[in-house]
Amino acid sequence: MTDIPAGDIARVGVVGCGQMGAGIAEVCARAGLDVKVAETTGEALEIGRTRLFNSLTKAAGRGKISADELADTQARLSFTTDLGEFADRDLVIEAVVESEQVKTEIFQVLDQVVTRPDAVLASNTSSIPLVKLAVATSRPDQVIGIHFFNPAPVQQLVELIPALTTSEGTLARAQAFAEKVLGKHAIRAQDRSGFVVNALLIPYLLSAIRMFESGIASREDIDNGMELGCAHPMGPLKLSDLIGLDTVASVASSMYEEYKEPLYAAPPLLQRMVDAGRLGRKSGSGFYAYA
Ligand SMILES: CC(=O)CC(=O)SCCNC(=O)CCNC(=O)[C@H](O)C(C)(C)COP(=O)(O)OP(=O)(O)OC[C@H]1O[C@@H](n2cnc3c(N)ncnc32)[C@H](O)[C@@H]1OP(=O)(O)O
Ligand SMILES: NC(=O)C1=CN([C@@H]2O[C@H](COP(=O)(O)OP(=O)(O)OC[C@H]3O[C@@H](n4cnc5c(N)ncnc54)[C@H](OP(=O)(O)O)[C@@H]3O)[C@@H](O)[C@H]2O)C=CC1
Repeated sequence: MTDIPAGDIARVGVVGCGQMGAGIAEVCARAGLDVKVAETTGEALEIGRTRLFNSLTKAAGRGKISADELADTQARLSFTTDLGEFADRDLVIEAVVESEQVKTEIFQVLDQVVTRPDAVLASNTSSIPLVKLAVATSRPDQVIGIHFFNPAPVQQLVELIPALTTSEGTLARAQAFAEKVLGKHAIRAQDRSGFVVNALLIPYLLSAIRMFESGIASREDIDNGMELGCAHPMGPLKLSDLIGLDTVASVASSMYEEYKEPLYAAPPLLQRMVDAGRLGRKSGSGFYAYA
């Protein structure tokens, strides 16, 4: 693959400032990039900005960045509710809710507003086929999956997912961005729902939920089993709560739609918890309660 200098991406836009959007914006700003973050409403923007700035302040408190770096990083971040302000972005990373319809609409808007002819339009989707987002734009060769892991400032991995339409040049620029600019480890996957990591992880999380639902073991014993028996940093029910049960359910649904394999079918308990608003850490309760 051609070695394209990473320096050609200086201005980044992030759509959505939930847990992943905020984390991705933090990683990009800490890497020295000019980052603009968009949310749908002023209220959501304020919540997202607070989440991001709290994380940066925590990083400074733990000595990961100096006081000067904290101030510089904050100064590189700007916030808007108007995607029209993304006109000059070299790269936009979409990180909104895991819904094909919502993401498609956002890609259609980005296609209209981003004026740089060589801009890369990326999605952080966990499971939605990239080609569907690519063909919603007039530049399907410039659309790619750049998939970060939660928490984005901590996890080293990024998956790169070119759609059938994505050009080699776009893939090369995304790879240079992930590795050289952000210092992440990039792996590549074909555009199949779940890519590499979620194709392996989601059936495991769903199995744990089925095991809990069937009463084979308590939630603590399931989680302790994998933490203490296999040295996982978190057991599967805690991890599902971290990801967000709505996201786990949506990812499972995309994967089931793609493969029609029972191992991707969401257990009834998962959907009931989502319907009840028990989404995990972000809503204050899931398999566990959070203060
Ligand atoms: C669904 C998808 O599409 C794909 C996915 O992302 S799947 C989910 C992938 N993620 C995982 O599997 C997470 C597994 N869990 C872990 O890695 C760890 O439990 C964890 C990093 C979340 C927390 O680690 P921990 O040791 O229990 O807690 P803690 O001591 O507070 O944190 C460890 C470090 O991470 C940092 N950290 C934790 N959460 C953080 C966050 N949200 N943002 C930034 N930094 C964070 C802490 O500051 C700490 O850093 P130092 O050691 O340098 O001080
Ligand atoms: N959670 C995880 O562990 C990981 C998630 N991902 C992927 O990242 C993406 C975001 O997930 P995550 O950050 O966890 O989710 P969150 O629920 O934390 O955030 C979702 C974001 O989407 C926005 N949003 C919701 N509905 C709409 C809409 N109709 N139009 C525009 N924006 C909307 C929300 O804004 P508002 O607050 O205004 O509703 C919020 O900013 C998903 O595609 C997910 O699959 C990828 C890797 C890991």
